[in-house]
Amino acid sequence: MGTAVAAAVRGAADLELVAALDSGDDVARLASTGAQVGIDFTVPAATEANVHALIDAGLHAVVGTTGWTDEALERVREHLARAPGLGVLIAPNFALGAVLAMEFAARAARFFESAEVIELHHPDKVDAPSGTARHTAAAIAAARADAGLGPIPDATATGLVGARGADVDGVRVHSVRLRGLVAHEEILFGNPGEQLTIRTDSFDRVSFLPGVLLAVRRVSARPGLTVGLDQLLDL
Ligand SMILES: NC(=O)C1=CN([C@@H]2O[C@H](COP(=O)(O)OP(=O)(O)OC[C@H]3O[C@@H](n4cnc5c(N)ncnc54)[C@H](OP(=O)(O)O)[C@@H]3O)[C@@H](O)[C@H]2O)C=CC1
Ligand SMILES: O=C(O)C1=N[C@H](C(=O)O)C[C@H](O)C1
Repeated sequence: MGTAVAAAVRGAADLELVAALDSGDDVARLASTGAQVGIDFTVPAATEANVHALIDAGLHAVVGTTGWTDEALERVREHLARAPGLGVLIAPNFALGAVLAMEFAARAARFFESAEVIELHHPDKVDAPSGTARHTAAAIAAARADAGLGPIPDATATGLVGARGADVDGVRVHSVRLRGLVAHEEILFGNPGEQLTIRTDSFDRVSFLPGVLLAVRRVSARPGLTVGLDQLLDL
């Protein structure tokens, strides 16, 4: 993603790529480059430290790296409260189709008794489930709670560990890793006698780039922490 994003910034007439950092490079040196926005696509173990270093260097930040916990997001919020005017946008997915799928899933959730999420990715991905699937499942769970729905029915009492996937706020999430895939997600909703399937497919990493560039252009106008590209779209 770093290579693809750097090329997209270089190709945008209104943006300038002033630096490209790799692991081991010092984020603090960005303070003297004239950079206004830092973009982070790294690894879950590095992203939070990178964001704090970007804020300390006086830059806005756009982050696509996954693995963010509520506690880590809160630490960024607190840091930004001491850096007035700076904005950080963290999005689990910058592809329009994925953003819409998450939105549609959150809207559909209250109408269905059952919901499960299946995410499918390339086998080089280091985290599971995907950030997008976590975000999707959490939004489904929140919508169900708001609507007063109880637990999702599941009579499973015996079997192999892992067979029912991960539990994200009571919603089961299944991760597939398959050579040839890029990034895909299916959200299944069930009621007696019917099913709704919402599916999004990123066949190529170009799908993420317009969303990243949109965030780079808008982040300085949104001081504080913004989570999700949907916050920039008129959904
Ligand atoms: N939000 C979105 O739309 C999208 C999010 N992602 C997420 O973005 C992240 C990156 O994905 P992807 O590019 O496929 O992963 P890759 O594994 O291909 O790339 C990660 C890169 O980060 C580098 N890196 C590791 N630590 C640091 C550090 N401290 N500072 C700078 N660079 C570092 C690695 O370098 P080295 O190899 O030298 O360690 C590597 O080049 C993942 O979390 C992924 O889930 C991906 C696609 C879209
Ligand atoms: O690692 C990836 O490739 C992707 N990561 C993000 C995620 O974990 O949700 C976004 C997209 O699915 C691609």
